[in-house]
Amino acid sequence: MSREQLAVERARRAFCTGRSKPLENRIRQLNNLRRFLVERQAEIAEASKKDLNRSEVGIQLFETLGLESEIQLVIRKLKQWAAPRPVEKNLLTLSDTLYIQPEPLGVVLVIGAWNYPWAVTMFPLIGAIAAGNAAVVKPSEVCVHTAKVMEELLPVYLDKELYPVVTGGVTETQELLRQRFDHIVYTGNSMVGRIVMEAAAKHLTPVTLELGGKSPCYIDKHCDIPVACRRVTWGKYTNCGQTCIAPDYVLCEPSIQERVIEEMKKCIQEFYTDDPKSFPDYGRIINERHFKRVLAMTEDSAVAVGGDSDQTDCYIAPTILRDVKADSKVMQEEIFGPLLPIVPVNGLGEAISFINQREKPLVIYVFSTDDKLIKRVIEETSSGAVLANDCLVHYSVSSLPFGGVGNSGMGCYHGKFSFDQLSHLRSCMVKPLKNEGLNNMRYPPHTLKKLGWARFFLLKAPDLGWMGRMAALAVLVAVAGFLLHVTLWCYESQYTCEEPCKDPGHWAVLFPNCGGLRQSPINIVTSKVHVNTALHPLDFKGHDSKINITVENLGHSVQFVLPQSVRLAGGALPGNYRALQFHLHWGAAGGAGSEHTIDGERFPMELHVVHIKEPYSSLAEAEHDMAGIALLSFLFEVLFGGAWGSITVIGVVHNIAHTLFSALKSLQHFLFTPSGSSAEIRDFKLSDIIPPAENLHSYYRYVGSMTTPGCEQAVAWTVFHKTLPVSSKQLVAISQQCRFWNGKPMMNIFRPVQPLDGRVVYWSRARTVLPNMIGACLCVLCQFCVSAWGTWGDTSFV
Ligand SMILES: NC(=O)c1ccc[n+]([C@@H]2O[C@H](COP(=O)([O-])OP(=O)(O)OC[C@H]3O[C@@H](n4cnc5c(N)ncnc54)[C@H](O)[C@@H]3O)[C@@H](O)[C@H]2O)c1
Ligand SMILES: CCCCCCCCCC=O
Repeated sequence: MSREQLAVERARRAFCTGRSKPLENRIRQLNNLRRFLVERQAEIAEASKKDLNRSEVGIQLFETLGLESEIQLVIRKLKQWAAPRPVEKNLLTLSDTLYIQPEPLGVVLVIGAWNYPWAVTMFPLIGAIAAGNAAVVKPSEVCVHTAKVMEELLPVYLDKELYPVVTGGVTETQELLRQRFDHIVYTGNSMVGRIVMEAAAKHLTPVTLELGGKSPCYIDKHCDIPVACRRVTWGKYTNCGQTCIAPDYVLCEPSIQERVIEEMKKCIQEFYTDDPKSFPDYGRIINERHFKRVLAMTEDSAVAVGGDSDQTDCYIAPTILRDVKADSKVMQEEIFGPLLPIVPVNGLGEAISFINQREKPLVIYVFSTDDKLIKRVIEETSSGAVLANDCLVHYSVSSLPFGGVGNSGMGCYHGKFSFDQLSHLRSCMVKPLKNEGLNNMRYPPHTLKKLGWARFFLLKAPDLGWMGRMAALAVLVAVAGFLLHVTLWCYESQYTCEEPCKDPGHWAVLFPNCGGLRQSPINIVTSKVHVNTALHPLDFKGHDSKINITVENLGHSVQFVLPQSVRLAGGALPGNYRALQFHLHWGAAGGAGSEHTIDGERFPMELHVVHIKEPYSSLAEAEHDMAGIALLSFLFEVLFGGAWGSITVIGVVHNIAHTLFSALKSLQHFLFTPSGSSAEIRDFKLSDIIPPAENLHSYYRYVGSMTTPGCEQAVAWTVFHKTLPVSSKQLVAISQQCRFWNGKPMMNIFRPVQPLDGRVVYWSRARTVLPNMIGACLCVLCQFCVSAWGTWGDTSFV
């Protein structure tokens, strides 16, 4: 087994232990890498001096500082990046859980180039560690001393099995490329890029190729030419022009060429003195082969500045070439050396077509004070990046993806882009097993009607612009509600042959809970109730406060949405509850319409106040707790001649808000109809319709379910003995004024009573106080559990 094979196998085995995955482990390794960069600065600098003639300050400025800052950023953001990412839902996925879960890919191979040996290997390594991968690092053999520091010292700081360094040249790299990786990040020239991609294809391994090419720089005549030239000079001659994103050549109008040359000449003197050769911050060509290659490029062009060279020292002076032709040698390949050709063009149009006739560059530079001109360059060209009015610095912006396009590379990295590039962004969709009816449109037989619905769901919503989507959201939610709850389930009174739907006898087909053994409503047989002295009066909170409530017509019922401030406790309920909404059930034309019946008697109307246990924030959450929902039920009785205003009942004055009634009037239509779909009642007090708790000590308690689909069996029911008054006139009006989703009068909106199935109904009549509240809860709930749930001790279930 070769050394390379061994390193990869070890890394794979280490990855399979799972130790690269915990976030704290990733952060520990990243901190160690940061420590390495700081503590081993001397060794890093010494190697860079030997390999690249770079000063200690230079190596920090251009490489290690950026790495430290990248590590800092990753450590700060990792938890956020690695967390599940919720995604947008549409009407079809409203009730699903949708998110993206980034997961590690496996073992990553990082192949580095020599010109910025630390940056091009460590940036991808940071990304690989952050994403939870193992990584094999292969530094460039050209920087022999740097590669040695990496090989010897990195294992002192990092997990050496997860992140081995493999040194060597072409042979070793090719042996590595024969191994199976889960991602390869290669930095170097395009020719080798093709070799890497070919090798990766054998294992279907994805690649990130960070290549090079000729990055053009357009200098507009309407710009601050001295500043532009200063920045271009810095970008070009840094690292002796051996920078992947160095401005390769300048395009400008002939009228400013001489000025540009003069300004750049001044900058060269300012940066590197009259004698760059002996100036410590001016670099050398990496080797003799490249020295000869670069020098040969000057042969058929006119030297305007510089031009000196010394083969023994691989020195080529900062050089500017004037009036360079498109077919000259220097314009045939990436220069990667200190030559700056100036190619005269007649304006921006010509510059753009010059750029577009060539391979897509890693970056396009443009210098101008004209924003429109800059925008035109961005719009009419393509490149890995565009940087206006500066050079190189976009590399250090971690919020921008760094990478090429076409011949300059594929994929990108830096900051979160590295994390994403080296993660698998896994789609996660968790659907509930309920709401099966919504799927009907995709099941055979395939009918035109089903196609119509599919068309609506898939095509109509995406047609809307952002604003339109927001404005239509309420309508869309209602449509979803309509499809989920109306077309799929309905009351008997809604069923027609034209609009078939599942009536209460068939709810269980779509909503299995509805066929469960603890369903509501029930008939309460008063002679069979068990008196339970632990059932103390409830404790209402916020019932006296003025609140604003929204009334909504949901198409099969009308609901009044309550604010969080309305709360409920006591009454032997196992916790504190907050109100969600209240709604009414009624009959037809003043006839009977309550859901619960007492000794077989159906009442004209029933009010349900729905509460969920704290800290749940929705019914969906609460339904998994066996007592997650508390429902208060008030039965109505017709008081002949009484107005729905102030009525005296058993000594208590109830101001049964006529505002409630007016709201219902204004709410004739289902939400789907834009007008009249919802209304607000301001300054409403629940105590206007519900008597104070101390007058409600007589009630029935049993465990049951919601009375509409999905019939969640998580309800502690409290059915009050005391009735509320309603006038017969109002009863008639209410069923005529509120409309089902299909426009028909909303009547008989109650579910038939359900079998008791062995459950016990308790009555609070006798009020002997138990020693404490816990005792009370235990007493009542234990009886519930023994008789019905059999799961005492659970706090939630699925
Ligand atoms: N886009 C970027 O981020 C970026 C950064 C730095 C350099 N570059 C580009 O890289 C180029 C300079 O680098 P280079 O290519 O001279 O670096 P290089 O010679 O160091 O080669 C890069 C890597 O490829 C390996 N390699 C070389 N020949 C190989 C072969 N035949 N088979 C397999 N592996 C092989 C080397 O071992 C090395 O690790 C320039 O074009 C420059 O623009 C791009
Ligand atoms: C502050 C500017 C930093 C520039 C570093 C450039 C590194 C480029 C890597 C490719 O060669």
